Amino acid sequence: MKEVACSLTIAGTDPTGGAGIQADLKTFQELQSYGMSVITSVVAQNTTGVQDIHHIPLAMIEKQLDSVFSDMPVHAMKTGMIANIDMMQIIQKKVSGKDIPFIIDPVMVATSGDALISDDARDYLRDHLLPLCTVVTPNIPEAEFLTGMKIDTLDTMKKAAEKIVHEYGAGAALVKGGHLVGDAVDFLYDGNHMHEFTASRIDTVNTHGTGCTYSAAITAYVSHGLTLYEAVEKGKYFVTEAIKQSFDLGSGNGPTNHWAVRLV
Ligand SMILES: Nc1ncnc2c1ncn2[C@@H]1O[C@H](COP(=O)(O)OP(=O)(O)O)[C@@H](O)[C@H]1O
Ligand SMILES: Cc1ncc(COP(=O)(O)OP(=O)(O)O)c(N)n1
Repeated sequence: MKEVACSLTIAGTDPTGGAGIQADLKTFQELQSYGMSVITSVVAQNTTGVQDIHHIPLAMIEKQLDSVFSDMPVHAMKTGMIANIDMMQIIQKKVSGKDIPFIIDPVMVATSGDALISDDARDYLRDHLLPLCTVVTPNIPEAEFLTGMKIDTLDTMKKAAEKIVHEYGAGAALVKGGHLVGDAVDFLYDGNHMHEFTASRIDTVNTHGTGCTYSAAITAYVSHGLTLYEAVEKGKYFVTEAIKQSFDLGSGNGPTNHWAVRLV
């Protein structure tokens, strides 16, 4: 029997395939990790914004989680859009105590500016889910919310990463600099060491789903047994190439290209 690495995403959808569950599954597939998904919300969205959101009933989210965990191996898991506290509590209950690397992409707002989770859910995520995770991957606005800090320099990014680990109990924090100007610099702080990952900024509007793709790539690499540092290093390369070779699809922020890199 063939051994296979398995990754799970718990997130919302994007019918245009650029972000959310669809981006996660494409990334898992490209990185040869068997992809599984639990859907939290069905989102009508495209490259221009969010048109509507339908939340999956709580009992159905719980049943999907049970379907996966009762039957399938999960070598790494990630969350994306979790719209409200009730959903977070179910996920918290189901992932607590599991010895599975857990990547949180603390999705709050889409590139278009549309809110994807409620205000009180943002607090709940910080206070109750962060202590469970192996790593959390905020962009600048998400890191600003989590820490209450103004983040506009590389130095404040590093301070935010330290605060997320030491004050909120995340296993590690990857603060992403896509929303700053200049090079695309991310910092990974694991409680002891600060690591920097830098790529040249690509001049494109096609950045829809970059955070989903990056966190899914990290999840897939971790499912293969790579260390967090190795997974972030390779994930950064994967997302950079996916942006570099992105598609001019739609009339807004186009999607990244998940075929851009094929390596494990
Ligand atoms: N224009 C760009 N050129 C190169 N890398 C980018 C660009 N925009 C974002 N990135 C990188 O893509 C990843 C996703 O970051 P970011 O855009 O900050 O997150 P999110 O998609 O969650 O808002 C990070 O590694 C970031 O540095
Ligand atoms: C269902 C869903 N989840 C997450 C996002 C946001 O994705 P992200 O990768 O942060 O990309 P941007 O939309 O910020 O470019 C989403 N839009 N939909």
